[in-house]
Amino acid sequence: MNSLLRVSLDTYLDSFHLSLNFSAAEGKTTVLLGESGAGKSTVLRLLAGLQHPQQGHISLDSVTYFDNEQKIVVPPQERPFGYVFQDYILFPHLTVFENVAFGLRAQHLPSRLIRARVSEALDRVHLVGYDMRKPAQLSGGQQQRVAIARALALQPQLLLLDEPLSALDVQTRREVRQELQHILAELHITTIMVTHQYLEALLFGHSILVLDDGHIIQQGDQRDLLEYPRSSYVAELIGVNFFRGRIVRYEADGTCVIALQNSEYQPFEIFAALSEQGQEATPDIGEEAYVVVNPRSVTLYQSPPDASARNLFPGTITQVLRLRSGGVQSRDGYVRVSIALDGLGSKFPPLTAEITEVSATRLRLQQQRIYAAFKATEASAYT
Ligand SMILES: Nc1ncnc2c1ncn2[C@@H]1O[C@H](COP(=O)(O)OP(=O)(O)OP(=O)(O)O)[C@@H](O)[C@H]1O
Repeated sequence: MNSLLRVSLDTYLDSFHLSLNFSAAEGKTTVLLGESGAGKSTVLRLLAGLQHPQQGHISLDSVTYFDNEQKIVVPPQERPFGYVFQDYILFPHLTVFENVAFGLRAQHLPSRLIRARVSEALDRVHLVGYDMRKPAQLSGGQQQRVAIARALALQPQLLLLDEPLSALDVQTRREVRQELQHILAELHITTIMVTHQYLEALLFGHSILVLDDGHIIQQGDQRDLLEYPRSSYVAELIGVNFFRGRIVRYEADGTCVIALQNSEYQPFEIFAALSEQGQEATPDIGEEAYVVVNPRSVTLYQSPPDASARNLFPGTITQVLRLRSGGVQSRDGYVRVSIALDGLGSKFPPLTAEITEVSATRLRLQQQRIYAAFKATEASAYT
């Protein structure tokens, strides 16, 4: 069965322009990742049929639900899509059973069938035996699972999850994240999940679409995102330094030299090693290229070092932050230093270095002039 979701949307909401195409694989989770206002919820609303695009096409499993040229507009209640809203509000006065049965009652199904469907849905979200509880007697994670069961009871072919973890506190979020991963893995239902948390995108997304200002700026799997960010937005989420420029030459040892665009005075050149990114051929001179540098690969000096590092940039420290654990990697004992590099305009984010407390103490960091260096071999370039 070819159960591919195909989506093409082009529409204006006042001055906001949403324009994108994507397809989502059967039984997998496709994540829409983007910051607030990127257009993520709008995409879900357009898929669900709560709004219609000016132009576009939405089909699943060879059935078309929207196509402006063919004048097909299937109303929301006739789309086999389950929508779990951001705040998944449950009816507080109704039991879990009645909350899950709500959409089925609206379809006037016989009560025997309703009971069977509700039991099955509660089973799929591991909430057997909770039928008679009221939402107030459930944890945040359990309430969220009831909301998913409510969508599943309608036997959807597509599940739309809008920030499913956002209503939970940080501690609960961690536990529920795992639970939801298990549930989705067992469901094998084509799912579109919206989030602004990159960690969730990495955990849930078989495929991740990065949305910015109504457009997809990157599409790929976890590895693509982590190793080859293509926007400063993704690079910032991952916590790496990011440069975009054009290849201007290759050195005799193969080092790739990339000149940044729009720097205040040209040339601002970065020396980098071409990553192995499955490139069939060495990229041509003039091609657009991206460079990432891990903040821990950046070394700081109070005066120009004797050794001639090819990437050596003077700048001014703009921020010093002592890191604590709790992130993706252990950061205890590290200090994050932001440096505005000379010659790069204010449009460029500062270079970030992560150095040990010991080095920070030795350098007596404050708002001061500093030299930042990183090896060409620590700068990964890709096109
Ligand atoms: N009905 C509408 N009319 C006009 N503008 C709209 C409408 N709906 C959304 N927008 C605009 O579209 C843009 C995208 O909104 P959307 O809610 O889809 O973003 P989002 O990525 O889901 O953000 P969030 O994470 O904050 O929910 C915003 O600039 C918003 O103001």
